Amino acid sequence: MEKQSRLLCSELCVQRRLYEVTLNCAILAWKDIQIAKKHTGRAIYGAVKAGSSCVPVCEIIAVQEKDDDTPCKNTGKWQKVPQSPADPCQHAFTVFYVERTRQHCWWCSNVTFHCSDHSLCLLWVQTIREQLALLNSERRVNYYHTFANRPKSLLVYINPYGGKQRGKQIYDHKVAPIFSRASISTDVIVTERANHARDHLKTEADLKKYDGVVCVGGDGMFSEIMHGLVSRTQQEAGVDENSMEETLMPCGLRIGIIPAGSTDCICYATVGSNDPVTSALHIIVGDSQAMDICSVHNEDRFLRYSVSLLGYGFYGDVLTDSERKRWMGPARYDISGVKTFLSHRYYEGTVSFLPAEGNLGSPRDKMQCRTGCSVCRQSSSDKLVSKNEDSVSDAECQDTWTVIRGKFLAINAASMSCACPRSPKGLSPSAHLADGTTDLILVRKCSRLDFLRHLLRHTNKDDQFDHSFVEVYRVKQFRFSPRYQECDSEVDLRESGVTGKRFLSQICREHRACGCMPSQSNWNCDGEILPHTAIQVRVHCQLIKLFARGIEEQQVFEDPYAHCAI
Ligand SMILES: CCCCCCCCCCCCC/C=C/[C@@H](O)[C@H](CO)NC(=O)CCCCCCCCCCCCCCC
Ligand SMILES: Nc1ncnc2c1ncn2[C@@H]1O[C@H](COP(=O)(O)OP(=O)(O)OP(=O)(O)O)[C@@H](O)[C@H]1O
Ligand SMILES: [Ca+2]
Repeated sequence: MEKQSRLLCSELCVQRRLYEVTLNCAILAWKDIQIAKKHTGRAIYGAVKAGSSCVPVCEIIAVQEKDDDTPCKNTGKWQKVPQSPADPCQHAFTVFYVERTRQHCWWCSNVTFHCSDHSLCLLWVQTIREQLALLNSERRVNYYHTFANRPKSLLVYINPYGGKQRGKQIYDHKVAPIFSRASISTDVIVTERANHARDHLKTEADLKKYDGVVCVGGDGMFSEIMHGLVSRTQQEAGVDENSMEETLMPCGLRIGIIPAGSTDCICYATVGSNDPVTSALHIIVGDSQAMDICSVHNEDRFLRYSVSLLGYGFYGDVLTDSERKRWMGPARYDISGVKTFLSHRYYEGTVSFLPAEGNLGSPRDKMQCRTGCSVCRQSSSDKLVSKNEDSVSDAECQDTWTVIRGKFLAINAASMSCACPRSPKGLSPSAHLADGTTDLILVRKCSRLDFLRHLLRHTNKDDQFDHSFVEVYRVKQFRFSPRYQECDSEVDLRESGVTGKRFLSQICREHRACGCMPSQSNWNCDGEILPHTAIQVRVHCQLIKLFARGIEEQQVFEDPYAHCAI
């Protein structure tokens, strides 16, 4: 006789093959899993037995009672548990929960429980709802990361033109249904022009009504929303964004990204995939992932914030050339990439930077920033400490600045790995999301063949820094000034939005002396072009938070929830 065990109402049994499980007066065969209620707290999890899985309450999306008259349709899946004499299907409830699939993707799975006793069925539904409500009432930290509250109301901005121009469809068909199932209320704004979202966030939006902001679009759209939120927060905190020395105020609201762009590298590096449903589920379960932000100034004038890539030279020229090809969608980058590669331009200038001290790891330590990253956690505790001590402002200890002059094919500052479909490991595979530093990659002038080798290594396992012409440093601040200072004609040309061919021919006309080799590239700041080339950059540690948890380790646990020490 199989060992039987009485199930308390707060225990739940779930079968992996999702066939209907019949609750026969709440007694289930022991060999199915038990999700034992641990005396340590709210999460309900248990040991995994072969052929079944368990679901922690923090990954249950919703529970819905099935109205009684729905026939217990034979779902074509075989019934494993023998039918009890009374019709076992009179009452039923369905549990919707997160199911992990390939490469960090999640999808919303569900299982229906049938029960002959109506009151028991109601008790289950009520108990599960109580457990879900408890998730928001207490601050819970598990082994990996601090859970935060589940959002109940969200402000959603949709960019209808980003990526393949499918933002609206993606949201309506894939995301909205899950949000409503999780009873999240949303205010949706479809943007009518560039910077519509940023301006609305900066001025009109009543942020007290919402638990978070959702960006449906690509990196550029995220950048808009991040600018709106950060500027609004500084404005309300009375912090002047133009002064580089001031410490910025962290933003309270979390940002969720529903990927609908061309590169989507921010979503890719914080969730591990660019799948809209996966991102929606991370928003619903209330994940929270801190992120560094770089502020970019030009002579005490604030220019922009950056979270992923600040690229001069190659990536700047790729972006400049691709701007005129927006109609091509994501492919524009590859076309411009080949064209820029073939023109093989280098730029002269001076880079100076303040190296990151302490045990913040190094860009070549092969360590990858994952969920619960120890380096990022260390930085957040250091941040608290330095806030208390009167930290010597970095600019004062001038002596530790390093200065490098030279001819560069590319100068890239990666504040995160910049992993994306084009480059699965990213520009700097060991960069951290929330360590308060950015990885400064200097690619000096070299042959086309060498540069091609360097680029190719972004797409395979080889170390793209292992070249004589490549140097990489982990820094907290850096500056760049081009050798040939831009004269005001260049500046006002740039500011009047003249870029590309016309810009260069204009310059060449005025500077007979120079060859037709342009002396200036543009800075690519998260996919937007900066109006100046001489810039000062400073990293602000963990200034914003995303509805994400970083990239989860892929290991297969014997017991997936043994580590959640609540
Ligand atoms: C031969 C294959 C070489 C493959 C090289 C792969 C390196 C790709 C590295 C991608 C780095 C993406 C950084 C993301 C920055 C985002 O914040 C930003 C906004 O979305 N995206 C871009 O600026 C958009 C930047 C997109 C840059 C695309 C560069 C494409 C390079 C193609 C070069 C081909 C050369 C081969 C010639 C025979
Ligand atoms: N309604 C709109 N009309 C025109 N442009 C818009 C609108 N809404 C947003 N934008 C702008 O479109 C730009 C690109 O949007 P988005 O980043 O979503 O797509 P993408 O550039 O193709 O993706 P990625 O940035 O990942 O490469 C953003 O900089 C954003 O400011
Ligand atoms: Ca970083």
